[in-house]
Amino acid sequence: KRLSRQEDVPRILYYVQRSKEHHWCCAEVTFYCSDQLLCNQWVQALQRRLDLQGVRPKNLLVFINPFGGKQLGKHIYDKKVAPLFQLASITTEVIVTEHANHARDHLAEVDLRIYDGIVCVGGDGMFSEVIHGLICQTQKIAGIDQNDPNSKLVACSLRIGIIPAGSTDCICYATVGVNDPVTSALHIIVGDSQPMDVSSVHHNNTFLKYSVSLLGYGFYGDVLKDSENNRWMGPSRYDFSGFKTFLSHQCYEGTVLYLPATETLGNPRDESRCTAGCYVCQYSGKLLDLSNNKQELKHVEEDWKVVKGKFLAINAANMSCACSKSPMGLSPAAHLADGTIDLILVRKCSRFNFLRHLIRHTNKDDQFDLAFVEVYRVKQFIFTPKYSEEDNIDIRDIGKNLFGQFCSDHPACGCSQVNSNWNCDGEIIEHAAVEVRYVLFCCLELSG
Ligand SMILES: Nc1ncnc2c1ncn2[C@@H]1O[C@H](COP(=O)(O)OP(=O)(O)OP(=O)(O)O)[C@@H](O)[C@H]1O
Ligand SMILES: CCCCCCCCCCCCC/C=C/[C@@H](O)[C@H](CO)NC(=O)CCCCC
Ligand SMILES: [Ca+2]
Repeated sequence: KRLSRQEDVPRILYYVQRSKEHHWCCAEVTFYCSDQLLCNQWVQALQRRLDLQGVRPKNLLVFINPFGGKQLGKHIYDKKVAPLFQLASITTEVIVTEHANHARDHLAEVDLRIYDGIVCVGGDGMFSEVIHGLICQTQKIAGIDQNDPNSKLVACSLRIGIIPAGSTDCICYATVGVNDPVTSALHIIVGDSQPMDVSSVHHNNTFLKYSVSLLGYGFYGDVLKDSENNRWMGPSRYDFSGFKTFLSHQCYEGTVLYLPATETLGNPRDESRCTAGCYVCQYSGKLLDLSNNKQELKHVEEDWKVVKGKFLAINAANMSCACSKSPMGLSPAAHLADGTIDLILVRKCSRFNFLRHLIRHTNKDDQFDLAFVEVYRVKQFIFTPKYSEEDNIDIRDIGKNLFGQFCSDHPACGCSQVNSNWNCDGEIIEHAAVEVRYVLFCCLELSG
């Protein structure tokens, strides 16, 4: 770099610069050179070096949810992301979604071979749509029956990037460390990647959904159900419904069967955290490859553990589920790609104790260090509600029929179901009885 002279041609080199706490920004340096030939040689040499890297995407399919979060998805993409993609010579096909499941249905059918990756501008629900479209198309082509819980799924070859524009953005937060659109766009441009665990959810041998972040029954299921009626509030719908659900203090009875993850490294109570190049994930990845190539490990009945009771919440975290409300997440030591799920059981307790548990998500105190909370690292679990789904009738009838009085677990609060529903990455699953298992590492994420 030298000082400009009138006749020198300026050339700007853009580069990624780390700024505060996981944030990345785009910085630039201007070069001046009076020798045109030399200048072009430099530009071509740099271009060749970039092309050699191979991991940088050249053509992306972008979905924008204009209604996610604060409804700023389109604005965020146009103002902050598209100019960066243009600078990086990335071509894009942009689809602004017109209805829910638009992205999922498009991805399930479209020829994906021309793209180097998919980008979704939105929240966890949009990411969920994209993985469903990709995984479903991949299994269809491979002739895999997704309804069979024992099917070995085929991994998708395309990577997915998230530009955060949702309400929770926990997948972005847990992978990148922050929900900043510019940081995510830069991770996508340089071709960063991060594998992620995906779990499948079945009900009576019928496939329901895949989950990447949280599967929550009870508290998080009820918060989501209530919040769907208040979408117009934007992200604050979760605060409003969270408060209402906390006051209702409903607990739900049932049986959890789980298969502990004994072969993998790590424990949900570990002090260490999953970060880039995580040793636990690498070790577990190799182990899973081995068990896939060899004969499937057969689990005998004694391997399964049983927990029965009344629960305020049953949470299955594939990853930490860190977000702005809970910077460490629901399960701070969970791993992004270790093939396991952290199963958190919050038993019936007083409102005060449940509040203590919730508040610990927001600070550094241990939310598992409470007598009514249990946490297990599992490969698979099955939840069976006490009352079958056909019986999911008004609690007042059960109260009258079974006990001749109202059930003490369900105070007259207007919310009268004996069963909750599952919150699957922010989407509602109406069934209470589910069978959940780790199924595959998701298509590498661009913004890892
Ligand atoms: N054009 C659209 N109109 C209505 N709904 C849409 C549209 N496009 C996508 N959706 C749906 O909107 C839902 C929510 O989207 P998204 O996840 O982007 O935002 P959010 O729910 O506010 O954020 P988060 O999931 O992080 O809490 C998703 O279930 C998605 O299927
Ligand atoms: C007195 C203070 C108590 C504060 C308690 C805060 C506890 C926050 C834990 C947050 C855990 C988020 C888990 C992520 C779930 C996402 O897959 C899902 C889709 O985006 N979001 C929600 O369901 C939204 C869930 C929102 C819950 C409030
Ligand atoms: Ca995991």
